Amino acid sequence: MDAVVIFASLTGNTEEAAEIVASVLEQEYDIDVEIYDAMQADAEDFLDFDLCFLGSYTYGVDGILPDEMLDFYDDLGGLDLSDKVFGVFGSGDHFYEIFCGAVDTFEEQFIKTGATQAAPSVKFSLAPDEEEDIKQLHELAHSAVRQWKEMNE
Ligand SMILES: Cc1cc2nc3c(=O)[nH]c(=O)nc-3n(C[C@H](O)[C@H](O)[C@H](O)COP(=O)(O)O)c2cc1C
Repeated sequence: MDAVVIFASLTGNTEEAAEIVASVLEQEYDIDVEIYDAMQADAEDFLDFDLCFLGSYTYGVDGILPDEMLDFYDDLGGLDLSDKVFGVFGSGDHFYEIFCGAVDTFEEQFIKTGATQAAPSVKFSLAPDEEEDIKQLHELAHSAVRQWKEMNE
């Protein structure tokens, strides 16, 4: 089993969460994990891995996707990831009307690919430093491994 964690992060909060997810997979399951910045990655990269994680912050007047993620989002929708497990997470800020809209938007797009959702998507405010944030990110990683094993045993 292998995994990729692709993240979009402007100020480092979502990147921190990407590292938490990756470290659980590496340390607790000895899984090979690649971590890519979305600016240097393509949605097609998901085709090469069993477990596909995407982290994105939310930005902009409509509270949805950061501009630099629009092409990535479109490309993701055209993929068949039916033999994969996915998990989505991202940082936002309760100050804004739509909290972590990018997380919901990417979750919907992943569902269209036919991939199996590991666990509910994880939204957190600013840095993932609350106990609950860390717990949910760990659970996302654990559930992805469980789901993949169930699908492949
Ligand atoms: C101009 C601007 C617009 C933002 N819009 C939203 C928003 O609509 N919804 C939300 O939850 N967070 C919004 N945020 C907050 C960011 O998502 C938040 O700061 C997040 O922690 C950034 O994550 P990063 O450190 O991974 O880049 C906005 C931030 C800025 C500066």
